[in-house]
Amino acid sequence: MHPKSQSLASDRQHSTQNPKSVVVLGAGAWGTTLASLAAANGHRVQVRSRRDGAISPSEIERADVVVSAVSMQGVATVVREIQTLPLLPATIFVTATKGLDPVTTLTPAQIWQAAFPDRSVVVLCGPNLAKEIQQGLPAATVAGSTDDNAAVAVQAVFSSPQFRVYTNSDPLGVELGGTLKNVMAIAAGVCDGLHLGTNAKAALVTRGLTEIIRIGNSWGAKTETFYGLSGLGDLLATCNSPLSRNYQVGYQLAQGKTLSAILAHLEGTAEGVNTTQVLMQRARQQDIYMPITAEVYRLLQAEITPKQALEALMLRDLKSELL
Ligand SMILES: NC(=O)c1ccc[n+]([C@@H]2O[C@H](COP(=O)([O-])OP(=O)(O)OC[C@H]3O[C@@H](n4cnc5c(N)ncnc54)[C@H](O)[C@@H]3O)[C@@H](O)[C@H]2O)c1
Ligand SMILES: O=P(O)(O)OC[C@H](O)CO
Repeated sequence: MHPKSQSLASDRQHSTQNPKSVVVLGAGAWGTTLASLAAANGHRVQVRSRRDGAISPSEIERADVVVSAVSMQGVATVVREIQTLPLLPATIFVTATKGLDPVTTLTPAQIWQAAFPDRSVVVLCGPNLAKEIQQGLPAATVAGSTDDNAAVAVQAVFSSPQFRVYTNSDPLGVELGGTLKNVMAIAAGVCDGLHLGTNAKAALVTRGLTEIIRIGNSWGAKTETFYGLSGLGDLLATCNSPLSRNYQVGYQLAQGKTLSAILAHLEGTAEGVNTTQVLMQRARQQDIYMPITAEVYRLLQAEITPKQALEALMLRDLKSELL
């Protein structure tokens, strides 16, 4: 076995004999779930909620891993707060947020890395409906980083017989897969809300993946990453489950509810609403053809009805599947 892979492999086997100090930022559905997974592996875990007020130096200065599981709206604020606090030289940042900054269009990992250029940042993304994981059902996810050792360390913190963590050296592709699928999940909810059937859903998810890869490549992500757990895997989970908040938004839009009414009663965050706006902004800037995203955008803006969105997609000029 190659010495590097041997050292990495040995890390994979000693997570529970080597308890880490883990601080989780964000006490929502996903932050509390990740905290439970790490604690079940024997790590020392602290969860910080916005309601707890400012983080004190003593709470974070000994942290081996800092996990950010706040919604996109909170990322910039949390990053600025952590920048004022003392950290161990080897502290690893994990970002589990699936969103895009509405002003800069940066991803959460890009925001964390820009704020901490000399530190390792690991993206955690995959088909991870929190409620199923909270029930103890099996799941898998991806720890993406350009720092293999950091990815393996994060893999060891969260891996268990219930939760299988893979590493990937394309963090941008891992993060974009988990983020852009939320737009397609809204469309999938519309599809089911209109009772269009399995064929239509299959076509939508397939063409949605093509759209995600098209703009993901323009961002600099690898095509093959989008066929993995954080891409196709998360797309399938989110587009086929009423547990998905983004799917629920689409489903209820198809039922004729207004977006404001849906969001007022939604449990948790549907990141796809903001992501759609930011993605359209980027697609226009880069002149990238994103037909499904464009129709979801018009639907969210209440410019068209769900039926009109469907017609717009089905009545476009005929073309090759590969374009
Ligand atoms: N719920 C899931 O199944 C799931 C799974 C994987 C990833 N995610 C992603 O994780 C992120 C969080 O999702 P969630 O389901 O936990 O949402 P949530 O709405 O349940 O929780 C969001 C949390 O972020 C916190 N927050 C927001 N702004 C903040 C700020 N400025 N400072 C501190 N905390 C702030 C909120 O207080 C809340 O605790 C999202 O990007 C989501 O896409 C969710
Ligand atoms: O509830 P959603 O739509 O944010 O999806 C939750 C997770 O991202 C699924 O992987």
